[in-house]
Amino acid sequence: MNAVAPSPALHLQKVQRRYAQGETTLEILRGIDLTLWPGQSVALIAPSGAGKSTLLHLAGLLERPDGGEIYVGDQPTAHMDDAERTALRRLEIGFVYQFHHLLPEFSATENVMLPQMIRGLGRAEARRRAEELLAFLGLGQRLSHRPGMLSGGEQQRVAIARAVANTPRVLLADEPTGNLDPKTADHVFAVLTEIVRASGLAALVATHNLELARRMDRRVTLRDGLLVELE
Ligand SMILES: Nc1ncnc2c1ncn2[C@@H]1O[C@H](COP(=O)(O)OP(=O)(O)OP(=O)(O)O)[C@@H](O)[C@H]1O
Repeated sequence: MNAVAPSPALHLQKVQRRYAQGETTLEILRGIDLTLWPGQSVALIAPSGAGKSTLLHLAGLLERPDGGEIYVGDQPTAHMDDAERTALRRLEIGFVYQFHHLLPEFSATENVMLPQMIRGLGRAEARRRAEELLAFLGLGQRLSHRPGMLSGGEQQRVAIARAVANTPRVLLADEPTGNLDPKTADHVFAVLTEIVRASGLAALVATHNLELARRMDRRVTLRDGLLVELE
């Protein structure tokens, strides 16, 4: 009997993005090919303005490409309308940003419960899962703290818990440790890679931190609008 080949978690095929600027057109992405496999962490390292955020927005179905196709799991997305893209994003994609964007009036646990309840999970089950996840991330003693009562590193760990609360297939992170001191960045990063391995999701992380990038499974860059694998 043949084993079924696993699907990539995310597959970008010849993805293009351009922006009109006055008379001219800025060709930011000229045909990106990228495959992320489940359980794999990939660092995206490129100079400012190269198109890292653009690539993450496209991969997260927040923007539409001007050409090419984006598969989430084995689902092509180019033909989808906005409602279908939103539904797929909620189910399959988690985001972590440089600034945590947690809701200040809610506790750590509630911040992690919310996306699960939006998805339709009951309150008790959402709470149970949020507490379990926060404990896994070393925040078992901080469950009822509001973001303002947490350190920067703790806030970012809550943001990671929120991003993975719905067990997405793909985690997209834009400079997740860019706002943290080196030691805290190191810790948050370790937690991030641990959860990628433990949960089998695939992570694409834009970072300027080469030391942290070296600890990920792969490193890629953007060169002249194309994606290039680094050693
Ligand atoms: N909506 C837009 N309209 C016009 N140009 C845009 C738009 N969004 C991005 N750009 C341009 O596209 C290029 C890539 O932007 P992007 O934000 O993806 O870069 P980046 O690699 O994430 O940079 P940084 O590391 O500084 O965040 C930049 O030159 C930017 O000015």
